[in-house]
Amino acid sequence: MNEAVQLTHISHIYGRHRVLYDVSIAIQPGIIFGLLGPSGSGKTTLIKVLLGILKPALGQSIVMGTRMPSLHQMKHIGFMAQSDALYPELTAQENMEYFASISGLERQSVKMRVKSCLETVDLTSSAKKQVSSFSGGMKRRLSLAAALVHDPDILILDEPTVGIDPVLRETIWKEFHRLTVEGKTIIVTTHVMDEAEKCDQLALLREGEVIVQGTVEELKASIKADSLEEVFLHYGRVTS
Ligand SMILES: Nc1ncnc2c1ncn2[C@@H]1O[C@H](COP(=O)(O)OP(=O)(O)OP(=O)(O)O)[C@@H](O)[C@H]1O
Repeated sequence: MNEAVQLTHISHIYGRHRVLYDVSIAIQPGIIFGLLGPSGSGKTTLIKVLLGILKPALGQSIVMGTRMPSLHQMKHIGFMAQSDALYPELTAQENMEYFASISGLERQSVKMRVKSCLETVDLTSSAKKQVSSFSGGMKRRLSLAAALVHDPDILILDEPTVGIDPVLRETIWKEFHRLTVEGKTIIVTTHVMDEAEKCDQLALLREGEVIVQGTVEELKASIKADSLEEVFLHYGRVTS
């Protein structure tokens, strides 16, 4: 078994509300895996279980052979949550240096990694500005740079490009593809169809269940659809 991530029979409830039901997903290394699903379908909850932040009622999450939660394994994971966890009183550069230091990155690599990740998200010219003066999109980009700074093997991104303009979004996706060529694994949640199209593999969640998994082409072929949007609408409607 050399999956980057293996989620096995995950179920979870909040109070009486069933949020995840018997979710099993295996993610191979070196691909972009998309978790697609309408709002409230359980994507963020599944990410939290994957990371070991949330203990599921049933099932387990194994990341690179280690059962989560594992502090050691977290060093090899970059995580960008839906809400930005930045220090507004610090500059972008200071935020990056802080995240680099807590991620265990070697001191001599910090400067180079901070510079390169700020370049990736087009924030070099704002590196010395206080984050409190940033727009929503700039904060999102900085959060992405912070998730990348320690050069993680697995990158988990919860709606990474919300609030980011189409041109920069394209650049960021190119960077994701470059990272997979290096052997990194990227897991993104999205409900943006043109982003889902760029994923190597997808799982479609609805009301906490995986409805269908496969490549974009496999998903389209499953219902003879021309577009992923049709697939999304079809499976969103179907009740089993
Ligand atoms: N801490 C919590 N306590 C109770 N219910 C919760 C909690 N967190 C999430 N939920 C509920 O669990 C369900 C799944 O939420 P989750 O955030 O995982 O969905 P999502 O697919 O990520 O949605 P979105 O695309 O809007 O971010 C929702 O009905 C949500 O209201």
